[in-house]
Amino acid sequence: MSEFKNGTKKVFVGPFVQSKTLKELEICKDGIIGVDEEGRIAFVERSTADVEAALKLHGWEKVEVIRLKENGFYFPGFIDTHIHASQYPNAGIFGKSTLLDWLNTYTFPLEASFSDVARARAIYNRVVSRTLSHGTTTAAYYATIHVAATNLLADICLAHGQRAFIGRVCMDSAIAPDFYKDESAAQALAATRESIAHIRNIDPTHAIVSPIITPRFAPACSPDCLAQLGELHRETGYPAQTHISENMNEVKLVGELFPDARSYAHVYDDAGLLTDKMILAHAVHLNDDEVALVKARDAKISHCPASNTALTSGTAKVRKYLDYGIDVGLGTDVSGGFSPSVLEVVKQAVWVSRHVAMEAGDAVKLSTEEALYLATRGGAKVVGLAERIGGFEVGMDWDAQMVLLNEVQDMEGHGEDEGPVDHFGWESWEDKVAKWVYNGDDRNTVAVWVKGRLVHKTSRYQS
Ligand SMILES: Nc1nc2[nH]cnc2c(=O)[nH]1
Ligand SMILES: [Zn+2]
Repeated sequence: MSEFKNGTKKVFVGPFVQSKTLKELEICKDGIIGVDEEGRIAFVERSTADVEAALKLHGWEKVEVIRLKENGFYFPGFIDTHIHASQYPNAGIFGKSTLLDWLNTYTFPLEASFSDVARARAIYNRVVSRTLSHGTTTAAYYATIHVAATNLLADICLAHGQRAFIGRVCMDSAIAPDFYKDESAAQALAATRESIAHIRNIDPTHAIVSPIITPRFAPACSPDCLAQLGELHRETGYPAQTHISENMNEVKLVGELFPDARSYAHVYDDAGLLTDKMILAHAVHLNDDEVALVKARDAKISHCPASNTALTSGTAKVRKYLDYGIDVGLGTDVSGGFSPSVLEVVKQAVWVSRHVAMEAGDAVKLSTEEALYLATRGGAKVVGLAERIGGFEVGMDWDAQMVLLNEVQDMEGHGEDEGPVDHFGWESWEDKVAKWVYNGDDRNTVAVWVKGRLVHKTSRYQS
């Protein structure tokens, strides 16, 4: 199976909402969006509910028409720029740990168990269907060190139709536990190349799944391993992902392990890994010198507020990064983060920014609009797909979710099949979106498409 074909043209009729800029949402009450056989947006009409007229205008016949019949809107699919698929069974399990003991207590033992491919299959099937149900149309996944299980994750994403970056995790240093580590830098490289070859084989154009080079983080990798992965990054042009400056003990450890490096960010730069195709997760404790370097290299940041709070890592200075012009997206960081939902992370990003604002002043607060931008257009920049996903523009792929709110008709009670957002009918469109963000969940995401293919639906979806 390689290039993914959709068959028929589709027309999506109804309101849509998307980010126009960091600060501004577009709310279109009468939308008609035409999606071609390849799953690409062919036209966007903003001021007519007349489907026949729109079809005629574009010379389209024999199309599938999908209408939003209830109260709701289409929204771009979410982009999770940092998630550990292998850690999903631990979502919500973190106790009072902080990063380094959390890794040893909860994370490495779970990841080590992915030598069992049957277990990996069950978990990966579940995490992909679960994230799709929350509207995640693109995910940058960390798998484990196991090539067979990593390749299986790629197969599963392709089969479910979730756009994904698949990272075989590299960790060969002395701090990696004996029961879960690469034998050497050479072995980490060979295993990474094996996964790349598999993903190239199942999806040669990377229409849906792509490899991503994944040194776990500097302390888990030898300098040789980092340098060789940097060379592979240069040679193949494939993106890379890692963690940076999440926790103060980790930063201290990096200073001890890499005494010649000017900073944590310089460790990656020295290895040729700090490029415009590198996704840096967390970036909580970067100093000014490092922020300037990240900007100079145009490296990307995945902001993971739920995880940063759960593991008491700190509060990332997102406003500063945005003011610097650094591209920022959101990451669930399951299972440092407890939820596989990017909508939850949108809320968490707003919440954490308010805690930062209590010290630093109102200017650092993120608005709802800004957090939704980070979840879509910002994420698209972070994964290098800004031209393809994150919004509803002609030429982009139709990666979208249908969001429904409940129309309250009977004040006495509520139906079992309804989602958690009650819409009374007098709310403005801005209020509707805010109610979805702060009260909504996966029950409101009734259908999800990737590249025009319907990849998830609930019983409330009727086209
Ligand atoms: N949050 C988080 N940080 C890390 N740093 C190195 N590995 C990990 C991981 O699995 N999760
Ligand atoms: Zn992580």
